[in-house]
Amino acid sequence: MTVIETKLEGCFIIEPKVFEDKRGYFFESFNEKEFQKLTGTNTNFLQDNESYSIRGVLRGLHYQTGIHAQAKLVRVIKGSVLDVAVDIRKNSSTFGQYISFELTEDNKRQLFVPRGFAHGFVVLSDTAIFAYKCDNYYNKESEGGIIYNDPSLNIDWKLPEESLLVSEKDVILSKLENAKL
Ligand SMILES: Cc1cn([C@H]2C[C@H](O)[C@@H](COP(=O)(O)OP(=O)(O)O[C@H]3O[C@@H](C)C(=O)[C@@H](O)[C@H]3O)O2)c(=O)[nH]c1=O
Repeated sequence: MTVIETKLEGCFIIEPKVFEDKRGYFFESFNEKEFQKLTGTNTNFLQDNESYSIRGVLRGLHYQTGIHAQAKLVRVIKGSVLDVAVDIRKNSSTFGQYISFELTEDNKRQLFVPRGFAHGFVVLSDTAIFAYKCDNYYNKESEGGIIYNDPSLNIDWKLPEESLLVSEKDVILSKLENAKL
């Protein structure tokens, strides 16, 4: 596996080593020892999640607060998404900046999003299966979020606004300036 640093400290792109042969392919989607050695993190993943969405579905931008904060290791099993992480660490020199990467079933790239970030994605393919590991359990009471079209973030979601499908919960999220970790 290869680890590529991003412009936001603590966020990494991970490229697994894929073995292809006439049967198909094989890759290690997670190897704790390698992951910890190459990223220099001590992340202990506790929960795995999977979601299925159709084109234009935008989930995010989400985080959990306080002791329930989560780091996530995200990837796409089927289809393609634009994945976004926003630095909401108040003491960070890159506070309010975001990164976005296309994660697809073909490139098999993963994004590691540390605690202190809001995370979201939009589906670019007809359908997508999205999978991720979290280092803390889901806690409904600690859910926080930032509205996907916050003008101060000005995220380019790559799809026309009118084609986006956003949940009732996400469409009423507030702005970055109200984010509380
Ligand atoms: C995230 C989550 C949701 N749920 C439940 C709550 C709800 O009834 C249903 C759907 O939840 P949501 O609408 O919040 O699902 P979704 O919008 O897919 O939420 C996810 O979005 C992406 C961008 C993330 O970064 C994730 O951490 C998570 O927040 O699933 C769990 O039981 N466990 C979980 O870990």
